[in-house]
Amino acid sequence: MTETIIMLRGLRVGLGGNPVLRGIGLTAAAGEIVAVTGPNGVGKSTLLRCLAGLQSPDEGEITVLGGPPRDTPAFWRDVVLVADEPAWYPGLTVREHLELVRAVHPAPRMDAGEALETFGLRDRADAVPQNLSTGQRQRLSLAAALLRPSRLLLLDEPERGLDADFRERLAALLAGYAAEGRTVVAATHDPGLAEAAGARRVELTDAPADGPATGSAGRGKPGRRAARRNAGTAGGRATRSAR
Ligand SMILES: Nc1ncnc2c1ncn2[C@@H]1O[C@H](COP(=O)(O)OP(=O)(O)OP(=O)(O)O)[C@@H](O)[C@H]1O
Repeated sequence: MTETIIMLRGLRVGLGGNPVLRGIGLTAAAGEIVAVTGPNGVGKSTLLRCLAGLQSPDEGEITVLGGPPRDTPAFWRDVVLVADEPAWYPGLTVREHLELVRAVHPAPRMDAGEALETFGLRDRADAVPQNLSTGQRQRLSLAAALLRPSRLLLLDEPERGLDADFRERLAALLAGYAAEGRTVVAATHDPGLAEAAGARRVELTDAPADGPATGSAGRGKPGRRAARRNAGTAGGRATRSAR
C-alpha cells in the first residue's frame, strides 16, 4: 500500500485578523507530486508554511510523515522547504555552497560537480551567489535542495526567475525525485510545469461572494502521469472539505 506522507483536515488559518485558509483537506502519497495553484494572495505560501510547521493553524489537523510538522532537526532531515531566497554564506562560491550542503548530509543524492552540470551552473561555479543572475540563484537554491537527501520537498514558486528550457528540466528533475518514492508539494503559477512534472493539481479558490475571504481547495486536474499513478490507489486524493 502506498504510504501517506501528508494528511490535512479542516485546516483554518487566519493572518492579521483575516481568514486566509478555511476548510482545506489534502492528502499526498509517497511518490506523488502535488501542484497547488490559485491566484495571488489565496494562501498557497501559507499552506506550505503550515506543512513545514512554520505556521500554526487556528483549527485543523496536519500530519506530515506520520506526525505533526515540527521545527526539529529530525523533521528537517526529511523535509526541504525552498521558499524565499536563502541567505548565502559570504565569500563562499557556488561550488563551495554545494560542497557544504553535501558535506553535512550522510547520503547526498548527487555530488557537487553533477549538481553544477544538472543545474546549468558549471560556468558560474567559482562565482559567489551574489554575482549570479536571479534565475541562476534560483537554480542554486534548487540544486542545494535536490542534492541533499529528503522525503518531502516543499517548493514555493520554484519557477521563479527560470527560463522556459530550465522549467522543462526542473519538471523532469521533480518527476525523477518522485519516482524514487519521494513527495513534492509545489505552489506554482506555471500550469505547464505542473503538467510536465506529472503533478496532480489542487486549486485554491477565492471566497464565495457572500462569505469572508477563504482559501478552499478544489479538486485539482491530475497530470497525465499522476492520473495513471493514482489510478486504483486510495492515497493522494485532494478534497474540498468545506467552502
Ligand atoms: N504575516 C501576515 N500578516 C497578515 N496577512 C498576511 C501575512 N502574510 C500573508 N498575509 C496575507 O495572507 C494572504 C495569503 O498570503 P500567501 O502568501 O499565502 O498567498 P499566495 O497564494 O502564496 O500568494 P502569491 O501567489 O502572491 O505568492 C494574502 O492576502 C496575504 O496578504
